[in-house]
Amino acid sequence: MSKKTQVSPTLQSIKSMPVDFRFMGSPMSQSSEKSESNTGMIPFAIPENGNLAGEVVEGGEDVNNNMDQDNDESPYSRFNTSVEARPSVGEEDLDLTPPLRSFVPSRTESKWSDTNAYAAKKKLQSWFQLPNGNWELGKILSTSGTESVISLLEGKVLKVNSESLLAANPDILDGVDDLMQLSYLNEPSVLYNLHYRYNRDVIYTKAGPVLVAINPFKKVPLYGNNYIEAYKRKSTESPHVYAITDTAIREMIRDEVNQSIIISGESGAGKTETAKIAMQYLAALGGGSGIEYEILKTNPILEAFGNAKTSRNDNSSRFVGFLVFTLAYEFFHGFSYLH
Ligand SMILES: Nc1ncnc2c1ncn2[C@@H]1O[C@H](COP(=O)(O)OP(=O)(O)OP(=O)(O)O)[C@@H](O)[C@H]1O
Repeated sequence: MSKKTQVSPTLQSIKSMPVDFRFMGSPMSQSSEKSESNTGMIPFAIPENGNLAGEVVEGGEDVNNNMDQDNDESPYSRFNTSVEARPSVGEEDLDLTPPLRSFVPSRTESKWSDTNAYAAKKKLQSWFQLPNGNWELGKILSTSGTESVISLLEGKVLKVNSESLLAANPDILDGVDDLMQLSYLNEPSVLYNLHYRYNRDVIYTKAGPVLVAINPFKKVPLYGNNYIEAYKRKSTESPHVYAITDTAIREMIRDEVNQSIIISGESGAGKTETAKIAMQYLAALGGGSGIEYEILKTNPILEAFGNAKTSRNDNSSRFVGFLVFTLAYEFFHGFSYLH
């Protein structure tokens, strides 16, 4: 638990973000759309203040109302019960009202409940979703029947439906490179892991073959010749756009099959920047003799004519980029930019 205190264990649920959720203080703060996730690379937008959740939501006036509305759609919201601040955890102090709502688990939920029963038995840490949609880490103090008593970090003790708890991963898995390494792959665990890494300027995380990128909205020391060299020599395995690009190029050469990198995300998430980072790596792979960098330098011209300031992104691409790179064996012959 000590390690977990380095990062706030309160996480904002993606599912329960209100329709008009906005990241406070970010260039995207005027409006919002829900993130789309696809295969390939998925950039996430993060507020400048670094909050994946929690206080971001609390800043909004109608956030709680919206949360409540959205929570109705959340698969977890129906499990929530009352929250009370309690100084002691004795059984006699526990208020057993209001009654918990009954819940008939679906097939998928039954699978989770098996995990929850195990977590309860072992008194492991569990995630609990508060009525406002935030996730909080708690320790299961006792379980009887379908009810569990959990203690949250700030001393709150809650009596909740055991089915509402999602198992948390052991501290040793904090910040793993690949989300697939998590023992419990649930929404709060994924958010926690991404947040943990993001707090350390590690904005890339793998989710199996997919790379998740969190927009840092600041310079992060992850790019440049030293990094490019390290990925070329394969002396690092940290998830990175360079690694994805390197794999694409090598598999294209090995299998003689065209490769595509799909970069998906909401406006302002960092798709254009990610594409440029990939192009930078491709140019370096080509030997960096000159023409590749000349082509890269055309980007500002394209952006000058094709980009515009929007409520979500000061430099929003107003055209669809479709980059075709033509390579012959290990030599980079050039690329065309269709839009
Ligand atoms: N890897 C990064 N490092 C630092 N800043 C970044 C990074 N990625 C994105 N940003 C910041 O986020 C801003 C928005 O990114 P970008 O224009 O790439 O978003 P987008 O997803 O292409 O948006 P749109 O769909 O509106 O064109 C950039 O102008 C930059 O300030």
